[in-house]
Amino acid sequence: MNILSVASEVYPLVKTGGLADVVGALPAALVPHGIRTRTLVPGYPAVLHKLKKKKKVGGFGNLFGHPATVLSAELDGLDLLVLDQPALYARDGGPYLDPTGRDYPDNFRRFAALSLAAAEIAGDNIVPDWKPDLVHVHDWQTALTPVYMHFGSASNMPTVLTIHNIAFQGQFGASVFPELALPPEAFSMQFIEYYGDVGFLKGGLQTATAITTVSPSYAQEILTPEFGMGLEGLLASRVTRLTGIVNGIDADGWDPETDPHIVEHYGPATTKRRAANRKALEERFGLTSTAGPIFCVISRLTWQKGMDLLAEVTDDIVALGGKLVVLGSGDAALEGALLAAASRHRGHIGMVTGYDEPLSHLMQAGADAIIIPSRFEPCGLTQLYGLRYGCVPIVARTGGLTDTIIDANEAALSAKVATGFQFRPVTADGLRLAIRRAFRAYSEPKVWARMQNQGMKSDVSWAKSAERYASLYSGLLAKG
Ligand SMILES: Nc1ncnc2c1ncn2[C@@H]1O[C@H](COP(=O)(O)OP(=O)(O)O[C@H]2O[C@H](CO)[C@@H](O)[C@H](O)[C@H]2O)[C@@H](O)[C@H]1O
Repeated sequence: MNILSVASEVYPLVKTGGLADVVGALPAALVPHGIRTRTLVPGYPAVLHKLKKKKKVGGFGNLFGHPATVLSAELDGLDLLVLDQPALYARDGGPYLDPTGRDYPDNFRRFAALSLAAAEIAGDNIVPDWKPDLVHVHDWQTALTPVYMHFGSASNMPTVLTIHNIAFQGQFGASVFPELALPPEAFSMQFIEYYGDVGFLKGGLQTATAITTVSPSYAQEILTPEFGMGLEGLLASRVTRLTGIVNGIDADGWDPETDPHIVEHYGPATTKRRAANRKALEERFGLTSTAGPIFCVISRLTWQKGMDLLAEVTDDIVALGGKLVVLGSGDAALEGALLAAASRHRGHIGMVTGYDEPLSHLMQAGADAIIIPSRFEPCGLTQLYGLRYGCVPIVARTGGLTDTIIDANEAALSAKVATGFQFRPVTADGLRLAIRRAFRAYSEPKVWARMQNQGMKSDVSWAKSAERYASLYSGLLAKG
């Protein structure tokens, strides 16, 4: 089976968040099921720069007013197609934001072009000698693909749309519609019209053959007004098409026995060796070498991620004898609050602002626990990395965090299956209580070691979830 996967980011080429990890890791996990994936991404400068050997395989004379080339390349086992269109993607800044942190004003065009290119590749002979059996798209940036396919020549090919975060919907003013190269009837409730605006994700959810999201709990939650962000009604009408498949992780890239970014390797039977990573972490963040637990946070600094709640409990962590290391960037006010905590508690709280992949590995290997106080979390990956690295997760009970962490309640502790701490309500007090529970468990080395060990033994690989995607794909193809 051949799949065309379409996304606005893919690890290791370009990553702003968990979407890239998933798009980068799933193809390899599908290979044992006889599924070959080609992944189409935009030709941002970083992508073109990192791909040394690339071959022109096709092109468009005029895609939204500009010529575009389709390149093919391979990297770390990924079979890539790159939409090289300098007018839209050759920019300073990130995939979505200019260097000053503002959305590019033509993002609607940039991602409509990606979606239209995908639809054309699916339907026409843009890439010679290759045609997918199914198209799998991710998030709003590629959600117009099934809409273009519906009105184009690949209207019978099945499509899957995965929601990684329903908060980002790609909503634009109606004035962009004439520029989207869609027939007038597409601007209707059945397609992309959304409260008088154009909704990219909305259009995709209406037209994709199947909809997935990245955990079973989030699949339930987005059917409610609290989490559906206005799309709960539409999703309810398509509920038979909706499934939740929890993310896995790239178990080779995240393996404490081989990780090149950590100071000392270890496994479930040798967690004592984590001590060397702890020491390196203390040095890196300028922490004093005291005995209590080290908590870490690796996150976008946003309201979604509950970073304001974290800022409220920093003094408590230090008062209880713990330390905290934070890696992240995002909201300036949250960044300021956490930096202020670090300067209040020099030697006990350390913060690195920005994005640093290698440091994130060392943090998982050296800290004792990772705090994830998200208000909503479709799946979450950092708790899965935490499990694999013996960095015990303390998580809000929401979305994929609910599905992947077993709370250390009395029953789970006595059955020896606990892997972390969950809390609800998602408030500063809720988080405070969970942190106190973690301190108590940490003070009993046997209990803590068992939780670490149990986490490290959990299957967080892609194996099971890839099987679920494979059977979803097969089911769609069998239906014809
Ligand atoms: N400053 C920093 N430096 C280095 N690395 C950093 C970093 N900040 C974050 N990261 C890394 O970025 C990734 C973030 O993953 P999350 O699962 O938290 O996803 P995110 O909210 O971006 O994505 C959405 O998509 C994913 C994938 O489906 C869902 O798991 C999630 O719930 C949903 O919100 C992790 O690999 C993390 O280690």
